[in-house]
Amino acid sequence: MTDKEKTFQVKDLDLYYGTFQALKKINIDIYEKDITALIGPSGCGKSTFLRTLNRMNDLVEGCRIEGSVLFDGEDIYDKDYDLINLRKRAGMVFQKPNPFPKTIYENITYGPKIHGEKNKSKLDEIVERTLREVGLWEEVKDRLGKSAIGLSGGQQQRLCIARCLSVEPEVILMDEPTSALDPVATTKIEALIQELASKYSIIIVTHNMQQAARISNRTAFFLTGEIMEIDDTEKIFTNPSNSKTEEYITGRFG
Ligand SMILES: Nc1ncnc2c1ncn2[C@@H]1O[C@H](COP(=O)(O)OP(=O)(O)OP(=O)(O)O)[C@@H](O)[C@H]1O
Repeated sequence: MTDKEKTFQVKDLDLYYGTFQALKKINIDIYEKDITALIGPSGCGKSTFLRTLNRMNDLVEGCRIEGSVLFDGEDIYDKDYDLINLRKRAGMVFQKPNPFPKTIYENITYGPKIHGEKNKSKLDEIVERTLREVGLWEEVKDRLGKSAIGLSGGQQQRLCIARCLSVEPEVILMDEPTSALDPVATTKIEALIQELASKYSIIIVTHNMQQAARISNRTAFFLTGEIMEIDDTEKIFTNPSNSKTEEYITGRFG
């Protein structure tokens, strides 16, 4: 059990792409400053679920949901909910590092500028703070005016995390953030994720069960659009309650 605050409370969430139901009666609470891993075989709805938490699915034509997603107690699917603020509070990091084809400095200041920050010394501060937070400052402080595309894959992903942090989110949604990276870059990002969990709630989709076991403290196992089991990560990987979870984590399918 945990005495942490609930960041998200998802209740009876169904999601349809046209007539296809991709999520079925999802019920899950996500706690502040936890690292929650979403695992399960390909196509079971992990990314779809992640995207419901900052309404990225709104961009998909024919996508509709039923049920509710409460963020800090407020339903984000309410028609009056402030979407721009939602995307600021719940930032996203994708599978493939996707820096803008702009300078390192501009990548980080893009979000704060959109949210109205114009003061150059404030922007400088944000750049240094976030690059330090992701452990990239020493590596790039002399080339802030150079293109972000010149960075290595692992550096690009850390830059994308810094870009996400630049608008001071509360939650970071990560969709397989290391799957395009080599083992060394992966290790660095995993360590970074664990550090970030002291300040942010993190929800991470991963295909890599060792990764889920290494870095998360709660794990949800998805199968064909349903959550089969959610529990402390240690319990899921040592003594799962559901036989399907056991079959999956022992590699019998997926
Ligand atoms: N935009 C879309 N339109 C229609 N169907 C979609 C769309 N996006 C996903 N789906 C379908 O919804 C189901 C869940 O997909 P989703 O990408 O969420 O699964 P996943 O568990 O994240 O898979 P993977 O691990 O392979 O990334 C799949 O059957 C997929 O084909």
